[in-house]
Amino acid sequence: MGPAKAEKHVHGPGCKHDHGHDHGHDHAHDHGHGEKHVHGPGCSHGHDHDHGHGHAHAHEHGPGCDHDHDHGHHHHPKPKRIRPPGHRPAEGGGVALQLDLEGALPGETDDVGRFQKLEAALEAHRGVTEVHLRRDAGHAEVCIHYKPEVVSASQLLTAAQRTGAEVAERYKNQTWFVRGMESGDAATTIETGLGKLKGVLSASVAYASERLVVEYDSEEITLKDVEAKAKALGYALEVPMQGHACSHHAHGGGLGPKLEMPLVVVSGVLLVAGWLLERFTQLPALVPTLVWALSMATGGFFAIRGSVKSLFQLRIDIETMMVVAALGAAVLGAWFEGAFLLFLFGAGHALEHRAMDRARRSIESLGALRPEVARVRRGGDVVEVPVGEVQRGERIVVRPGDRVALDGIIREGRSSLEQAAITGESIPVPKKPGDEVFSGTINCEGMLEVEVTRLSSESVLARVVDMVAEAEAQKGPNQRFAQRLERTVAPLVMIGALVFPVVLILLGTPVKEAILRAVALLVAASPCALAISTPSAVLSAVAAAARGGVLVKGGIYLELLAKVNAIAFDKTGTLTVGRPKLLTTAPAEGVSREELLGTAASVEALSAHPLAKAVVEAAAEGGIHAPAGSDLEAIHGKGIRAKVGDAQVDVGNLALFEGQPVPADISAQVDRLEEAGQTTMVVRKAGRYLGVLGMADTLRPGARHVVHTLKDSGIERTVMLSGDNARVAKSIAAQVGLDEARAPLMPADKVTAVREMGRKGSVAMVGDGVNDAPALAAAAVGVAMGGAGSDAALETADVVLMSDDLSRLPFALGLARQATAVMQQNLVISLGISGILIIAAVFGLTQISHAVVLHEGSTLLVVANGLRLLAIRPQAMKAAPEPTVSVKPVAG
Ligand SMILES: Nc1ncnc2c1ncn2[C@@H]1O[C@H](COP(=O)(O)OP(=O)(O)OP(=O)(O)O)[C@@H](O)[C@H]1O
Ligand SMILES: [Zn+2]
Repeated sequence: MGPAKAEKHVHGPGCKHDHGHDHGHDHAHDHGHGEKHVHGPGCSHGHDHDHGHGHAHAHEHGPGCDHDHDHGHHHHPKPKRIRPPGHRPAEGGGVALQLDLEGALPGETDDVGRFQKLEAALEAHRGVTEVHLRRDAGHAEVCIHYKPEVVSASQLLTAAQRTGAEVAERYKNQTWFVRGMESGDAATTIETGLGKLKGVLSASVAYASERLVVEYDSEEITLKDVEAKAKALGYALEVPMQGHACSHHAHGGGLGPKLEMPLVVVSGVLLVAGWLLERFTQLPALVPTLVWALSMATGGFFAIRGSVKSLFQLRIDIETMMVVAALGAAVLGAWFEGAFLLFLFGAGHALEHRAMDRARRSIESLGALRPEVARVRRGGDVVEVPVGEVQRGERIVVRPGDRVALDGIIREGRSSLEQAAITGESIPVPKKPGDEVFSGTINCEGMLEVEVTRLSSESVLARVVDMVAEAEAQKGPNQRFAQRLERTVAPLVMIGALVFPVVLILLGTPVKEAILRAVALLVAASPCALAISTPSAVLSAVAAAARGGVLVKGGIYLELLAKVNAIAFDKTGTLTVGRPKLLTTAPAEGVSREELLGTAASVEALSAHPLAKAVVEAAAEGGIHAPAGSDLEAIHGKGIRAKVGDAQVDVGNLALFEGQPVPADISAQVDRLEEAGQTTMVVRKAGRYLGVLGMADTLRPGARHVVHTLKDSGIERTVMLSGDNARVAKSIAAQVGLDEARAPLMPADKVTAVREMGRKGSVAMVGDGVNDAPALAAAAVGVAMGGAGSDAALETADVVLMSDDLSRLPFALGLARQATAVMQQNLVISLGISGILIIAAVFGLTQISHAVVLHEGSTLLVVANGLRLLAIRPQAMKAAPEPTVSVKPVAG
């Protein structure tokens, strides 16, 4: 399967994009893809649908689903590609993404099967509403309709690649640090502004971690264009160093954060000075007024700068509202009030930025655990080299007590390593030659020589830090709600503040009082607290999770995980250790043990399945010669087939031999072993049944306790989905205390099972990310274990338990629930206080100064409430002693 290979098929610079015309006015949806549809009843596409049905949402954004290909067909050879929607969909609407495919091998006729596989995988993906497929001469296309709030284009591309589809390299995503965001509504401004650019698939801002993630079509738009647009909006973008959560000059560059506090202090001093001058001296009123004006200028420095910026773009944001309010007060002679407002606004924001910095630093500190230099063996010497310059394949030396500088494999030496940086576990893990070590972990005992396998920027730790820093950009329902509300609130408040005093004056209120009330209203209703209410919670929660060894890839997964009431578990590698051992060799009449095991091992040596390893190991241990096999064919969920010499060998469960007469003694043996809880493999060579092998895996220590804890915490349904035989599955499910076991399931059945469970509740699927990626993608939340050791787990899942420790699952769940609760509390606090203040302001029951204090107070309160989550740690799980062997051996 070739995501890697795929890149070679990408069209080069010479390849002109023939869909460049404005898709927007051209959705001639009449190519009648109805007749070419391969998908099932869910498809509502007629032949000349005018977008009135299933497609309707796609055409809210119209061009996204441009099914008119006539203009493109003369253009060959055609590259594989996914065509992006021509412009942004409306919020909550769907988006369509189009994947143009040409046969992997020109002239290959098996396309239909390949497409069906692709289509099945995509349709099973959460967030995908519809997939349709059509083929023309030499060119086929898949149109994917999806909900951008549930799944991102990149995730769909990854899912497509997993089926062997070749996805063009032109679709990329890029992350930047955003500089110049003074308040949370900047996120909305940037997202809307960039989202309008042609070629931008999605633009998402993580306000708290100051990041912007853009998915874009590199043929339609360049990074420079995006940067230029952001600049036009008033924000500077900066490409981050990998593995760093903070901007390299976040704490020094420009007029930013460094100046914030000093200016606020100056403003406060001037504010008090003005008051003292007015109160206790006989100086003309002009003097304190001037002092207060200066106080306004200093305290409101950033606000004024921001509002001038937005004024030029005819935008209204929080800063504008505050500055207008302050000026309004000043104009009426209430200089003290005006200065007090801007001083508190400045102070509130400076404090907010400081507090959020704490959360950012706690992510940054993970990355900071990576040493800056490595001791590299070069020639006969060991030299210190900056980690960025060390290449793959070089050998580094790690002394006891040192942190490992780069990811690699131990070539010499034994030791134990404390891997808390990655897995959150402080107990050292023993390691020997051949084992993997990670940058950032501590070598506790012996001297190690490590072969570097990843560049510093690609290390697991660097990737985790990046993913955590970007997590906030994948927004969940609460995050979206806050943002949407805030986007509508600001303009409404402005209008209200204009209309309100006019009404008051018409009703006979004195002009001055009317305006002061309007100012109070402006302050009361500006959505500062709302804007920071969810970012503070999400950033803190993902940071706390990361420190506990759980990578949460998006704020949305916190919210989804909090809602989960059913969990599906994969068996092998999840509930069991994933290292089955051969327990029984049952040769048929007249067959030797050597022949049975040797034949099986010849074939299994070609397979990477855990069961295969057990067979190969057992043969090697028994000193059994296994001639090399060839021409491996894996039959998913059933077994494998290969050639040994000239003979065809089949190894697998009974399903592999379905429809063929299996000798009675073989099936009796299978029965007997399964009865004893073993996984069986029938071996047949050149049509002759050689016998049966029985093997068993070990339960994961603590699995039972974890399942119990999950149930206690309110998970209503726990189900095992297994490819193994029903008896083994049931036995293991019973041992760990699951409600149900479903087996034997083919990989596609696991997806169906997850979807079915999803109709009754909200499902998390827990697996290893290797064989069960489609099931993980189908669940509301896909959780993979063992992220540190497996790229598949790290890349495919939504939530990754970095260690192989199931007990992190209840931790993740608990954290997600708390984070969601905090988000909701914050929404209530921010909306509640705003609401009360608005009413008070309308009825003239509050002074400006009180409104300002409460307003800034509520902002700081939601920030503090969010930061509480930073302190959550995984509970030390008492690993209760449990039976670890799940089967009784059976005499061969
Ligand atoms: N390499 C193989 N050799 C022999 N049998 C195999 C092989 N691969 C799969 N099988 C058979 O197919 C069954 C299902 O395999 P599959 O990979 O779908 O599930 P699994 O990963 O073993 O178990 P689970 O789904 O519970 O994690 C196995 O139990 C085995 O009987
Ligand atoms: Zn369509």
